[in-house]
Amino acid sequence: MKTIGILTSGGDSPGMNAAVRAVTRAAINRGIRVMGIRRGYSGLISGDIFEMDVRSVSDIIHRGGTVLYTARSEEFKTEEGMQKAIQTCKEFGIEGVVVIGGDGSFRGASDLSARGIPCVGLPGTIDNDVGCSDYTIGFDTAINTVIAMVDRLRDTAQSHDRCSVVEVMGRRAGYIALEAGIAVGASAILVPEVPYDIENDVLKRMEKISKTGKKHFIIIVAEGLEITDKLTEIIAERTQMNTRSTVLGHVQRGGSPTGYDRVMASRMGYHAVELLSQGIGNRVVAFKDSKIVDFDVQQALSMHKEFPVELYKMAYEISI
Ligand SMILES: Nc1ncnc2c1ncn2[C@@H]1O[C@H](COP(=O)(O)OP(=O)(O)OP(=O)(O)O)[C@@H](O)[C@H]1O
Ligand SMILES: O=P(O)(O)OC[C@H]1O[C@](O)(CO)[C@@H](O)[C@@H]1O
Ligand SMILES: [Mg+2]
Repeated sequence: MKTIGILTSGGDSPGMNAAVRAVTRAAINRGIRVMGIRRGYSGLISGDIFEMDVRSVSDIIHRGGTVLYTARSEEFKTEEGMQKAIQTCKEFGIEGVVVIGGDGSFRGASDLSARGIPCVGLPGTIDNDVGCSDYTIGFDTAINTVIAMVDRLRDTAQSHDRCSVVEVMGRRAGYIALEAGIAVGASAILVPEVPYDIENDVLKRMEKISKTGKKHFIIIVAEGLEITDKLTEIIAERTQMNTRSTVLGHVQRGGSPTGYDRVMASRMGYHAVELLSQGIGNRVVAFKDSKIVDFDVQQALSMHKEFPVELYKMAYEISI
């Protein structure tokens, strides 16, 4: 392979830049030209593409967001859009593409691979909701951002004897809620993957914990449940506690990536180039059982990861 393209697609995540850097440098080291594609599949359709060199990716390893910009492209999902993208690849001599994004982006990568442009996907999303991988680039930074924000909320909740209900991102998944919830010692964590009962898992629990002298509470709710406002009302009404809710929102997507995200993004980016340089495409790079591996895209998309219910139970036992 003489020329590859690289793009970031879907929601940005901290560490995407570290992956872009690793892909660019590993490819150039192997004598492969690298084309940066701006704004995901939209840039592949419109030809918003530039050649990268080793210095194009200087000073980005520590930056959040993505220097390649990102987008969601409806046009790319149509056959016409796909054909335009293939035409662009031909014009720029792009023989393979590294796609950094989530499951939606991998579906696009699979479609492109099936039409003769081998693609390798890297899991880049704060949600950690990619079935084939135990970890996704940006998840670690997002958890640490949530922890930093909730630590601040705890200061004020504690000072006022309040209950703080905090909604975190994750789309339909509860990984951010679970891990951040454990790390901040939340009194209750509500996620889409585990059935819950507000009466027992929140209200009675708060009542019981109050009896041991606790006067402030942190409750973490995954956005996918869409219950934050209602839950806040119920807690306020039933416990008579001064209760406030905070939706953390897009702050969770930004910020300088943690060391873990930088190292993992570098390893995954390097692995993607090892595959493409051998002409291997239609793969998704993953972190499984502490190893960097890769899967066929269709297999990757059909894989389901078990939610760590044992961690959830542990959190309930120790946050009392
Ligand atoms: N079924 C599909 N076929 C072809 N392309 C697709 C398909 N699904 C998604 N894509 C492309 O991938 C882009 C990104 O997908 P999506 O918005 O689902 O985000 P994602 O990659 O899953 O990331 P995140 O969920 O973290 O935001 C879409 O805008 C579209 O261009
Ligand atoms: O940036 P947007 O389009 O508001 O999307 C928000 C969604 O993207 C994510 O931040 C990443 O997939 C989700 O956690 C969230 O639900
Ligand atoms: Mg997705």
